[in-house]
Amino acid sequence: MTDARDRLIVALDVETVVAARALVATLGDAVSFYKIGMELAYGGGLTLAQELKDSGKRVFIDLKLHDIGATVERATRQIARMGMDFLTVHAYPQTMAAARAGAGDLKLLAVTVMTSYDDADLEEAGYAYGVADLVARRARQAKAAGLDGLILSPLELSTIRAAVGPDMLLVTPGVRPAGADAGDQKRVMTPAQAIAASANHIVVGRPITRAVDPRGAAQAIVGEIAREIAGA
Ligand SMILES: O=C(O)c1cc(=O)[nH]c(=O)n1[C@@H]1O[C@H](COP(=O)(O)O)[C@@H](O)[C@H]1O
Repeated sequence: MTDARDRLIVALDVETVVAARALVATLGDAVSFYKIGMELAYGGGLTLAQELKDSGKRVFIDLKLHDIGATVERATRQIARMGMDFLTVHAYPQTMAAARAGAGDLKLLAVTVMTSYDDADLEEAGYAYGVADLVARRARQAKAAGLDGLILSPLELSTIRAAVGPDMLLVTPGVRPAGADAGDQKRVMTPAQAIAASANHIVVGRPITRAVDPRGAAQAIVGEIAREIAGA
């Protein structure tokens, strides 16, 4: 089991590589694992991803791939060549099978249902399932497709852990320290609650990156995780 610091993944959701580098410097050894998503990737973030790896950090590439199989397989192979730790793909069976074929040792995480969605959002988007049922269905399909883990909200962790077993990585955004602004997240819990509910990693962005003291905010979350692990 990784230590408390390695359980926190900081979402580097900033516009430029310059801003991201400044944030990484501020966070220093308080953070060991970063996520580079679409905003930063489209601003040169994949170069930074390599820099972060070279400096000993772990890196999660969050591009949420979803396309025809051939394109997903080849795009996944490109990310695998970069030697990154995690990549997200949407939890559609064709997409997951194609990504698996291209991934090699790269760990693949299936995005189940966005943490900014609730049942009404799924209905509006044309789905016949509510959040709990769709996450469960996609979790089963991801496991069958040989994916390494799932992105899901903290609310589904306990049920899905029981369904998929101990080996799948459960990685959860939608995490907010007590009293923090939820923003556009609809399915949230605190860091301690998410860890108690069996998250391998929690993903936190704005509560750290937009904090007056980002390093202090990250240290407080790592401390909360450490206390939860020690008490468990
Ligand atoms: O795939 C993700 O990382 C992701 C999936 C999801 O369902 N919800 C979600 O918020 N995320 C990402 O997790 C991060 C959460 O950021 P904050 O809401 O600022 O903590 C963002 O980078 C999102 O893109």
